[in-house]
Amino acid sequence: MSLMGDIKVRGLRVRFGTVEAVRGIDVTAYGGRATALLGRNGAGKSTTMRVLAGVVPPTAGTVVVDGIDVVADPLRTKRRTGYCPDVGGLVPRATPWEHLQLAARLRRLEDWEDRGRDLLERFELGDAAHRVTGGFSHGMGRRLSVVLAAFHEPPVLLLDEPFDGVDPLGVDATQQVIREAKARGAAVLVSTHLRDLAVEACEDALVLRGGSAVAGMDAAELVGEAGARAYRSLLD
Ligand SMILES: Nc1ncnc2c1ncn2[C@@H]1O[C@H](COP(=O)(O)OP(=O)(O)OP(=O)(O)O)[C@@H](O)[C@H]1O
Repeated sequence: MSLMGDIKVRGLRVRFGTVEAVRGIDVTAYGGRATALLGRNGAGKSTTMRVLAGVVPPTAGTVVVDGIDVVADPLRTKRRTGYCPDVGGLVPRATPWEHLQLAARLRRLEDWEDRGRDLLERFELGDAAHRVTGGFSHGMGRRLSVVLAAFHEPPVLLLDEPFDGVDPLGVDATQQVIREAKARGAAVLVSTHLRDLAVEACEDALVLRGGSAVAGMDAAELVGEAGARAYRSLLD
């Protein structure tokens, strides 16, 4: 039985010109659980996330997100997902509040103001709600990107490097958003280099190397020193 938010990727390939960024990977993720995408720089994590978000088309393979084929219906995919991209995504001349207004209009949300205000407060962006994002620090931009991804409570939450350069309070707020998404049955995918935070957030883990999936495991297997050794052995 397929639950809300399930992700099913089979034989995904993505080629950019002569570069094969993703070389035939399978990903299965379930509603109510979080999966960590791990791997070194260039392993194919962000490309996989972009395909799931409906931003980059797959070269080959099937990609079904919350029951929707991303190739057949990228627009509906975008509606069902909340995506925090690894870079970019923010309009430098717009404020956080204007980003929320735009997101609410695009997604036809009603009565969103209290939730928007609450999320900004929790991510300590309340005081910056009416400042343009062009002047934001890297960590502030990351925090706002997580807010925007989670804002409409999507059945699939895709967070690409959400912890990168984020301070401990921002990390806690992000972990809380992940817990809430799981509690309402969403599937969460977290791409990160930070093994300890991945383990805290996720039940499942998938390690990519050179565009291929080299191992899938319980995230608990990556805990502590033994987990660090196991992880390193998969990277070489
Ligand atoms: N738009 C693009 N055009 C050309 N090559 C690309 C493009 N996007 C990604 N690549 C290449 O695809 C490969 C996988 O990149 P990707 O960004 O998916 O890796 P990643 O695992 O997210 O890495 P990082 O941890 O550094 O973010 C890399 O070799 C990268 O240079």
